[in-house]
Amino acid sequence: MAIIESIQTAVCIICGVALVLLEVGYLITGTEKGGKLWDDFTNGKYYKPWGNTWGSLARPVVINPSKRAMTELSEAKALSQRAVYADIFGFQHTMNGISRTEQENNLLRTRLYSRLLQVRGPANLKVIYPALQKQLGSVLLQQLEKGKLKIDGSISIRLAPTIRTISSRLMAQLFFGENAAADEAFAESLLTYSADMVRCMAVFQFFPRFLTKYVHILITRNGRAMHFLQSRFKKMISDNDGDMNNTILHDMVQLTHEQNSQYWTVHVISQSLLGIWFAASHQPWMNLDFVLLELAQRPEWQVQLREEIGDHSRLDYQTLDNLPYLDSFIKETVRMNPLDNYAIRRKALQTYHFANGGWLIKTGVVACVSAIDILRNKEAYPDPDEWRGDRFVTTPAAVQGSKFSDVSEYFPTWGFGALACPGRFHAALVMKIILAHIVSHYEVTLESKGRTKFMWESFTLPYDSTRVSLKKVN
Ligand code: HEM
Repeated sequence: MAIIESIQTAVCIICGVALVLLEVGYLITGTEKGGKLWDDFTNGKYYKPWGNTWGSLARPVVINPSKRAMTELSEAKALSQRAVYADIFGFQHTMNGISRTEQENNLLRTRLYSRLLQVRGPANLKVIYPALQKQLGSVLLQQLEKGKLKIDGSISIRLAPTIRTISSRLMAQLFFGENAAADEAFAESLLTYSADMVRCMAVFQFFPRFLTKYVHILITRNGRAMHFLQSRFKKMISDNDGDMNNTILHDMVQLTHEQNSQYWTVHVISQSLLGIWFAASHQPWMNLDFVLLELAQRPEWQVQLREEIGDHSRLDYQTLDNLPYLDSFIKETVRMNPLDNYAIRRKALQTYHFANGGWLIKTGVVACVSAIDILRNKEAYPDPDEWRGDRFVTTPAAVQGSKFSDVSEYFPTWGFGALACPGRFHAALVMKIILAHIVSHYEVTLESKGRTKFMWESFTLPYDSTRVSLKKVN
């Protein structure tokens, strides 16, 4: 035992020193000049010495994805969704002291999130849409100014950072309103906070729990972005002025007042906002990155989508949301490129036996379904390994006519049952509005040769260094 502890301590010290060196390397070289190790670090690819059997991400139990089992997996009280994410992201550090007792209030939160995002969301999206279009035009131009102008007049950009920034700005507008989203320091902290969370997720895995507090301090510069955001959120919650009408923050304040529960203090509201912000900020841009990569390699689809969109200046919210080929293109790309090989991850808070003598999930073990198996199911998806952009419009199968934002047993991207992602309408809008704008105004070409994404754990993530060029459509 003592030997194992000494080895772990030694490895921790080595990793700690490595992190410090990497941090120094960052300051000296900047992100683009470092060596291979540095490239992997900045692209989010980390060494994971303890494999799948050590730490919080122990190998999960994969259950058979019938509709009934998926509902049970999603909703059984003994199986916790938040415990999974608390482990992966180290919530007690990254959510500024969120505690175990928070779990008792899960139902309160889930109900509120559902009303906030699924019930009120779509109506707000319709109202904010014109301002979002305007903001998108100017943020995209700002980003293109940072690209490299080429001889043929096209502009070369690094896809992931560009899409991450644009998507974050639009999402910030939906959350906090136009003025806040345009505030550089605030916008930068929103980006940094999400990046910090992802780094912590990766690095926490090769440190024992008692050291994660210090690792968090090191990686996040003592939670600088998190603390900055929380104090801004608190001020915005108290001010809650007219500029924020129809935003998530505005509705959150209103709904928590209506619930009239002692639970919703300003601190808890701001902490919840951090959580929703993180949920909202990383997946849309990563999925959109894959969609644009697919688009960049399919000029014929660029023409088809441009034709479907028609006059972009007249594109309203309703029309955008109901373009069948654009929706199908996104959904098919997400089907073929799931960010996570697993879905509906739940951690057993106590030993749980599925109904009808099904799986036994011991306390502390994670159960889930295989997203890959579901998304490549031959019945729902004939020729499942083939990418077909029009699959959801034309292929006769159970999924024909289904939309990207639909929750279904054939599409676990949003989860399933009562806990399925309540923010999917916001995600779909942000992805569609950016895709429609880019394809209407630019021809997109993939410049980088070789890998554009990498696997880490069960996750597939985009490389930061992949470049595409955008050339104005005649
Ligand atoms: C493509 C983008 C997105 C994907 C793929 C996605 C997917 C998911 C998934 C799989 C879950 C967990 C479901 C479960 O475990 O059963 C989830 C939860 C959640 N998502 Fe999303 N999400 C996306 C974007 C968003 C956005 C934009 C928002 C907010 C505007 C959001 C808000 C949330 C919240 C609040 C939860 C937790 C719900 C709860 O705790 O009850 N998500 N999302």
